[in-house]
Amino acid sequence: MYHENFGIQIADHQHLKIYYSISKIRNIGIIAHIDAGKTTTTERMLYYSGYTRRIGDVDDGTTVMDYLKQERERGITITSATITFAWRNYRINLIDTPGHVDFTIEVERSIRILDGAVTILDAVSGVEAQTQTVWAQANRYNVPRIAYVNKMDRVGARFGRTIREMKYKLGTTPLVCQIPVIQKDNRGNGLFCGIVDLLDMQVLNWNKDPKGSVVNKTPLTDKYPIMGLYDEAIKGRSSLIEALSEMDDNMLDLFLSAEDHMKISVEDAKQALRRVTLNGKAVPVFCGASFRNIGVQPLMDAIIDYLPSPLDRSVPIASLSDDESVEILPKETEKLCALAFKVIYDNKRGPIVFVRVYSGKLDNHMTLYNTNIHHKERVNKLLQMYANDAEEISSITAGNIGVIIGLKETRTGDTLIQFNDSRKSLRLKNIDIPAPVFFHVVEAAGISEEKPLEEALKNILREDPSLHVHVDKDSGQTLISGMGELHLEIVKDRLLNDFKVKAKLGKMRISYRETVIDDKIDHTYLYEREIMGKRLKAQISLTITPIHENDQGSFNEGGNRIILNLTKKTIISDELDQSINNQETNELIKLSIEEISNAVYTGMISSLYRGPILGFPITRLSINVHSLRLFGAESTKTAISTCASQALTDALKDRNLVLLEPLMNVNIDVPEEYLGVVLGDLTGTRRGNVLGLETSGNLFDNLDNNIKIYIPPDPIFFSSNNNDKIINPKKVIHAHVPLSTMLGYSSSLRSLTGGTASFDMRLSSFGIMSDDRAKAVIREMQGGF
Ligand SMILES: Nc1nc2c(ncn2[C@@H]2O[C@H](COP(=O)(O)OP(=O)(O)OP(=O)(O)O)[C@@H](O)[C@H]2O)c(=O)[nH]1
Repeated sequence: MYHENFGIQIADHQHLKIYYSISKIRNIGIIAHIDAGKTTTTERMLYYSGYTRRIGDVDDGTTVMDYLKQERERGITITSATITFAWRNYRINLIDTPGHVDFTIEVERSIRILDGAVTILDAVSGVEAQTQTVWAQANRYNVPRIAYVNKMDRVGARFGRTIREMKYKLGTTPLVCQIPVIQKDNRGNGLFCGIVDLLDMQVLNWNKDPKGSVVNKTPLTDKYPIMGLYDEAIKGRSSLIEALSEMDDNMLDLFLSAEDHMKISVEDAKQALRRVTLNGKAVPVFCGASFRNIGVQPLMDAIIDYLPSPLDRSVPIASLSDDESVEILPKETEKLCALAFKVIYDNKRGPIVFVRVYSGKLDNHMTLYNTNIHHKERVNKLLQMYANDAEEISSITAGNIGVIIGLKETRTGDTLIQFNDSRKSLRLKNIDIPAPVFFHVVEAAGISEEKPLEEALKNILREDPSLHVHVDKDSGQTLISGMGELHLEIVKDRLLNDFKVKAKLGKMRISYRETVIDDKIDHTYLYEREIMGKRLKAQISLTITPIHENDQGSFNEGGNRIILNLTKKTIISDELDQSINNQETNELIKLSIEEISNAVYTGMISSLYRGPILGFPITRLSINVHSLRLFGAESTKTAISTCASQALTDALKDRNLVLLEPLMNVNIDVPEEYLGVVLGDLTGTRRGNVLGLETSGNLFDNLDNNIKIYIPPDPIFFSSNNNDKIINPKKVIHAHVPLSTMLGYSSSLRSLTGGTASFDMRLSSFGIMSDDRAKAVIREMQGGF
């Protein structure tokens, strides 16, 4: 079949139609620093597995994986496209994840549904700031990993140094399973030309076919023409077996009886390596140059050999209520439980919902129940996705990933069960989404465009829960807020070009926050109004206290804590004398406690969206509603909700209000010679507060003798062409910096350091602004949004 969009030929998927038992499934993600080579490596995997008949090229924009238009234009991966292919009779469901700092939530969303991951590192730049962030995310979800050191063909590639950095910067135990074969070319430069597999002691090269389809294997002996290679490989294998013996009792027994590292069989070594990888004790490391078609097939073998099947993972726990949970067993015979981990709006097919089925079997045309929004949904079609190509299937079984067409309301992150299942509140754990820090005003170009804009925004929100859309009730303006500059730029592009909505977007601005710093505010508010001949009345009493910056407790919307102490006792009906017993009082209140609480909560939230200073969201308030007075039929849900909203606004009037600004946790990897200039810039106009400085260059003296890891030497001649900035160890700066001074930082850092530094940033907290800063922001905002 010829793929019209990208000129990519798609092979038949017949081999994937076979039934794969759950132990033969690998749900795998590729996580890495931007530009490490995820897409290039994936394209090779698809080619070698027979899925494509041509290798896609990132630089030409012909890759299967980066199928969204923006991705192809920008050459970066922004959406986790999933793709299924077979290798050695195993089914690999591969999820591509973005590498840009603006998409960390997207990464996290994919990581939670993975069983294992391949971390791709760039052999020249080693472990960078972003790799550390993604690594920490994978740690949070206990995802077993293997590592692939790519770009071994580049000048300045350092396999050994990258292994060291894995140990010290990522805090892991890297186990070297391959060493690179490097030959001197006639100009004395190092040429990466193959790999030694330390398990079976074979030399692998890819010389027979320019596309690298054929892997040549020759046994490594002491006669091998590259001096020292055999001895180095013996050293590598021995160290690997020793390290495995330290971590795995089974291997220790084998080693003690064999008494020779070289006598341990490949199969025994593989099994031990699998065990230590699955329990997170170590990370097997491989190397290659995907762009030169070197090293990809052994990496695919490693995915099968060392990464877990759904059966090898700990069973996910879903909650039924605040204090009741159930185990979701990975069995087809169990009741259905699936997670919608991604929703994409497709112009032709409508919303497509990617699901991971954790237990049971999801059949075509099944009626489902979405337990997050309490909505009945119907499956119209089930698909297996091959990047942008899809095939209809009849069911998705436990452990597998697939796509549902026909769901009307389901959003990214929702749990789906079968409609007739009684566990209507069953929910798989959702991820924590940080507060949005940028926003745009969006306006339809005319009245006729309002509906399409609303529809498009609704679909974009279903795709991406880290976006917020809010209509400001005073100005009537629609505000879209998100996590980063690029994040919102992509949304804008999607709105205008994919959804073809005619809309105007205002300047991108920072989303500041507002709060009060008074110790305690006690307030009672009576709401009384006549609307269209109908009287509305309710009264609320609340206490507001500020939440301290270091408070680690749980929060509701926007970093606030809303405590509703509404019971039969605290809800007072004004129609009765309070001495009458509660049973009778409650009968006079026509609404249930739950309906009343919801109305109060909704009212509070709407008021928290817009602070009194500049209309920014209010944060860091603990609001305790301790009583509510109702007035019979006049106290409708609307009356209660409006009363709650106005009570809060009224309570904050004329108080000690302050503006807060987003403070970012920034990590910068910078070569020592640029340290001064980067620090000067950071602490000067950017108002950064440096928290610490690490010397990653001390790696060479720092080896901890307790854990013996093997670090292959980096050949000296391999760097003859190299410049110092690559060899010099880097420093890592940790700082707190206001977001407002970090706009466009990537390009400033690039020009300050000649492109040798990298950085990563995440929201740390919202900090109180100085009076001068606050005045400047107020002046800037006076022109309106
Ligand atoms: N020399 C060399 N270049 C490579 C290799 N692998 C990838 N590249 C190049 O590195 C650049 C980035 O590769 P990608 O595959 O787009 O990297 P990525 O990690 O998918 O990047 P994002 O999607 O932006 O996160 C491209 O220009 C590739 O051609 C390699 O093995 N050797």
